[in-house]
Amino acid sequence: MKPWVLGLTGGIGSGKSAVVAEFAKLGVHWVDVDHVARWVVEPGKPALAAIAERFGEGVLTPGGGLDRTVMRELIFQDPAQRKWLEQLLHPLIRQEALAKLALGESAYAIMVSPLLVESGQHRQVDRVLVVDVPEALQVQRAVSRDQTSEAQIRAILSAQASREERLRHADDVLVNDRDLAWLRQEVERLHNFYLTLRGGQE
Ligand SMILES: CC(C)(COP(=O)(O)OP(=O)(O)OC[C@H]1O[C@@H](n2cnc3c(N)ncnc32)[C@H](O)[C@@H]1O)[C@@H](O)C(=O)NCCC(=O)NCCS
Ligand SMILES: Nc1ncnc2c1ncn2[C@@H]1O[C@H](COP(=O)(O)OP(=O)(O)OP(=O)(O)O)[C@@H](O)[C@H]1O
Repeated sequence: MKPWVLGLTGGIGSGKSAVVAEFAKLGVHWVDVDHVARWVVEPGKPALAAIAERFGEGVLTPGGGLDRTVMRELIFQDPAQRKWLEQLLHPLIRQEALAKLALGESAYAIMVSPLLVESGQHRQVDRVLVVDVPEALQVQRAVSRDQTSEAQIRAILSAQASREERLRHADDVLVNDRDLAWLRQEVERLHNFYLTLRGGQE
């Protein structure tokens, strides 16, 4: 049976992974499209061969995997290359993510996607939860998590929807500008609300 799906989105470093980890502790089935995006380019998969053909062997690690740092630099400084990669990967990612969502047995399932609004997938989920933080905090958290430059994070940010655009499509908003204890409390509140919406169905 098709699950009732909550789309969980937010820009880079907004806290989507931290939020979904709390939902997971409450027993909610979830799929993160960033994880699916890694599986579809594993060594031996056709998508990885297509990427190497277009960009050259320089995008592969000595072990034959995708060199994600090289790829990050390539695609966030060239919108045409990013579009090419998205057109290759997004249909594969969507198909895999839907298959994995269907495997859960909780009252609802969560699809974590940084590009839910950008890809139009907000129209295919039952409800949209946006994790929202002020941009300065988002950049600060992403820089310290990824040990990367602020310029690199800002390049990624500019490839994503603006905060306002994302919030326009939100049914619910979790403002993640406080500590992790606050985040946990907010997740519990939202979870109880979603259970009520689902009429207590397990
Ligand atoms: C460029 C890649 C190899 C960089 O890998 P890396 O391990 O450094 O980052 P990771 O995949 O964990 O992504 C980190 C964050 O970058 C942002 N991001 C990734 N891809 C995109 C994109 N196409 N557009 C805008 N932001 C993106 C998201 O906020 C994401 O959460 C990778 O992000 C990728 O394959 N992107 C293309 C696939 C895609 O669009 N994924 C986004 C979800 S469908
Ligand atoms: N409330 C919070 N207090 C302190 N640190 C936080 C909080 N929420 C998230 N963080 C930290 O901020 C960083 C970014 O959070 P997280 O990785 O969950 O973001 P994300 O939205 O999943 O990012 P991406 O789009 O890159 O996958 C992480 O190091 C995380 O531990």
